[in-house]
Amino acid sequence: MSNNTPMMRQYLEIKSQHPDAILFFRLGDFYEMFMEDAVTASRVLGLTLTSRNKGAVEQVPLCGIPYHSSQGYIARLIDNGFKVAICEQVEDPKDAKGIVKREVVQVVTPGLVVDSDNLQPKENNFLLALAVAEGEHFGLSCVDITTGVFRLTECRGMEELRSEISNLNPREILVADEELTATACGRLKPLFAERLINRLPEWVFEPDRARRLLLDFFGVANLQGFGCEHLHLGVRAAGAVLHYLQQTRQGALDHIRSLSPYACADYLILDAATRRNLELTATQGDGRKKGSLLGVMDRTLTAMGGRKLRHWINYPLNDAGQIRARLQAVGELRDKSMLRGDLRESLDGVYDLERLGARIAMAGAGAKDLVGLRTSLEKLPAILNLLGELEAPLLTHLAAAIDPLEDVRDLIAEALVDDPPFVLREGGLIRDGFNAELDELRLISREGKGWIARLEQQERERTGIGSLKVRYNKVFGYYIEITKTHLARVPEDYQRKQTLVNAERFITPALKEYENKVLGAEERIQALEYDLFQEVRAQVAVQGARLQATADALAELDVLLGLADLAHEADYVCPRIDESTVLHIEDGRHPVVERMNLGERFVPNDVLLDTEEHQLLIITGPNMAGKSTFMRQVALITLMAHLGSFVPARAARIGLVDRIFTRVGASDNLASGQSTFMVEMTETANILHNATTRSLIILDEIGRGTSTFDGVSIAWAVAEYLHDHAPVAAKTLFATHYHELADLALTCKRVKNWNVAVREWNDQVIFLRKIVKGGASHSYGIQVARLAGIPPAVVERAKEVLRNLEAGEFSAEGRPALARGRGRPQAPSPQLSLFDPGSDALRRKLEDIDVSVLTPLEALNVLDGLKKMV
Ligand SMILES: Nc1ncnc2c1ncn2[C@@H]1O[C@H](COP(=O)(O)OP(=O)(O)OP(=O)(O)O)[C@@H](O)[C@H]1O
Repeated sequence: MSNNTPMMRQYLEIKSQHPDAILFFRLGDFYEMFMEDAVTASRVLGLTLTSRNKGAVEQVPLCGIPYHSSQGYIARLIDNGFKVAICEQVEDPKDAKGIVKREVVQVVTPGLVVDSDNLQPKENNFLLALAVAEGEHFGLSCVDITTGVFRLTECRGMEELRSEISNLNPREILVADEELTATACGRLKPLFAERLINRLPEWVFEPDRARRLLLDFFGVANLQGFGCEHLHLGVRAAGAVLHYLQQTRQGALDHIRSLSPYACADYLILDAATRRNLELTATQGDGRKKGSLLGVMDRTLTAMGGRKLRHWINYPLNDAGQIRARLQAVGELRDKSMLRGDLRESLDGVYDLERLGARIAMAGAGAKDLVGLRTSLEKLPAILNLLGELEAPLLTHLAAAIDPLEDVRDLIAEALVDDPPFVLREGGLIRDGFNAELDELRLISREGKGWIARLEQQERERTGIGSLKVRYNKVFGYYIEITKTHLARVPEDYQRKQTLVNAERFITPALKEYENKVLGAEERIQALEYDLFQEVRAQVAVQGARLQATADALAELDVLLGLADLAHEADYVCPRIDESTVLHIEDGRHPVVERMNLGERFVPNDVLLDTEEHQLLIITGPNMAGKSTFMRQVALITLMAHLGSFVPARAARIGLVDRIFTRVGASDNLASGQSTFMVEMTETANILHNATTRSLIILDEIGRGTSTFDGVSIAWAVAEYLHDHAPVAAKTLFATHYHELADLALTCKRVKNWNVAVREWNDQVIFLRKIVKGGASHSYGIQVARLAGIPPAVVERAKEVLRNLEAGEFSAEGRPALARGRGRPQAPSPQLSLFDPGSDALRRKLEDIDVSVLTPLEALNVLDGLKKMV
């Protein structure tokens, strides 16, 4: 095929507008790709590359895929990071010269993760735009394509930005091209790992343009109504998001109805490392929900409730009033078990109204979706009745926000049958009685079918052929089939249409006349049903805002019910929230570990942290004793309280916390070119720079990633800094195997020592899991190594080395000198000397001295000589 054909000219024109997308060009039942698109597609999808030669000047590579299987191919391209622009025939297919016109109807990009079945956006399709200004000031705007939730915020500093990006977890980030190359943004690169970066021209982020675009889109005179007029950077980012969506979604944006600003400071801040370390929504090992805090807390019944709980965990509140309102609601629901059970029963089976609403607005919802909406809405009166019996202000507020949408429910009930087919164009969607024209057509169709059945009987009698049949196929429509043995009796007026091996097929003028009537009516029925369905869907779409508000309230109710259920079943207690800086947990438990049923009863522990006496707790104890579990449980209980949940404890007083920092375990970030120790130090630096009086810090074995002396020194200095850096005095839990750190309490008055108790019995350690006052003296690492299955020979040798080290500690250079002395560690052999050869000479000289015969002056001279030797 030449690149000078009308189609290629069309292709090149569209390609010039979408240079970074692979164009899927609709040709009848196929999508074709041309030129470099074909080359890429054939490489990624394993398709055969061809080129057609019709005497053309230049050959064009091309490859094609059938329309019916295209969605899987498109999804694969998207998964591989490509963008696809789908070009379909337009309504009025031919231009003046009779050439079929095509245009882009949809651009699918990796940010808009699509379902391979229907190319509809999948869950959590966050597309994020980032606007950058001087002084590490960032504007962020993100949209969830599936729900139409469009938000913006601003943040300062790399840490806040990192936290926000990890929290939103967008697949695609839009940035101005120039900003990406600027030096400040060089530091952003690790943040962008594994996400698709889409560079847009600078003008897309231009403030006036962005603002104007938003005003036009929402049809408002200013952005004050959304409360974001003053967020200039955020507005720039929001304008870029909207620009990009308009380019790629081709107008399917009706479900985006507002823009909501939020401030990072409105929430308890959790940075990316903390979210990962505390395994809030996924485990560190396999990234699954099971085994995470969300896994334990999620008792929601609806998909929208599940999403809301995830959001609450990622964005815990930091306003005491709002937290107490949630706790009060959870408390009432927990206490009223019967009512809670009834409410949960009513809520069970309610569809994901949030996404359904968005699909309806985008005209992507099918008849089954609308029927699902109707059955969900039918449950609302019962839910509202039950809510009427509750008193907590938040629950009353939710009841007021739930709109039963009776008009929508009745409209769908009147219009659609209870079990419509998936395929809209097949008909069978609309109820009898909904539309007079449809009823009439159905009558004709039904009568026609009856007539055809009667005709069969009539013709059998007329011809005397008992086996005569009236049949139908797509090629001939209705026909009469007669087996060969009866052909002699075929009447004159039968017209032969087809000869088969055993039979012949005929039509008659009367049959064809009726057929036209019946089939005409059926075609009309299908078209009319489709139109009527679209009308109903459009009428429901108009009520989208009411539907979204109801969905939001139901989701919140679902979360509160789930939290109440959990509180009841797992014996949680209502935390006391106040504005103090005290954290006091009595008999606290780790919400996840206590449920893991590891064959060991979970031992509860107390903790008291404040800014006066108990600011920094040094926690020592053997390996495997439970230090990390204890510290994590304090962080998790604090976080659970902030999101409005009851907590696993006997009692808890939680003074508001502004941030939770954690530095736990080893995590390489090789992708960003950082070693394990470097990551550890970077995270520690972040904590030291950003902690406030209200922060909670969890430090697990700081400094273990380097040599022992360096590690102890760093750990000591970090702890001292956190203590001395008044007036910050951030509450800190500091677990360590450096028992020397216990001495900090001698000079730092807000430092206290605790350890996780163990008992030694027959060379075995018994873990008591109880936090007790004071520092630990042993790490019992070797015993734990034996428990882990280290070969006995290695364990024995380790004990031997340990004994010698304990006797001599370190060489003058700080090395464990006994490492050289295998075999006879305790023999007084020169090989095992704790001193170096130079020191041996010193020792010999010392041994030679007879103190009893030396005068004081001689003694001084000898001393001087020894000093010189040193
Ligand atoms: N309070 C507890 N009650 C019951 N089991 C516990 C408790 N705390 C911890 N455990 C169990 O002990 C295991 C080890 O705990 P953890 O990892 O907290 O020890 P650690 O002291 O931090 O060890 P290391 O110093 O080796 O990192 C946990 O996986 C858990 O199964």
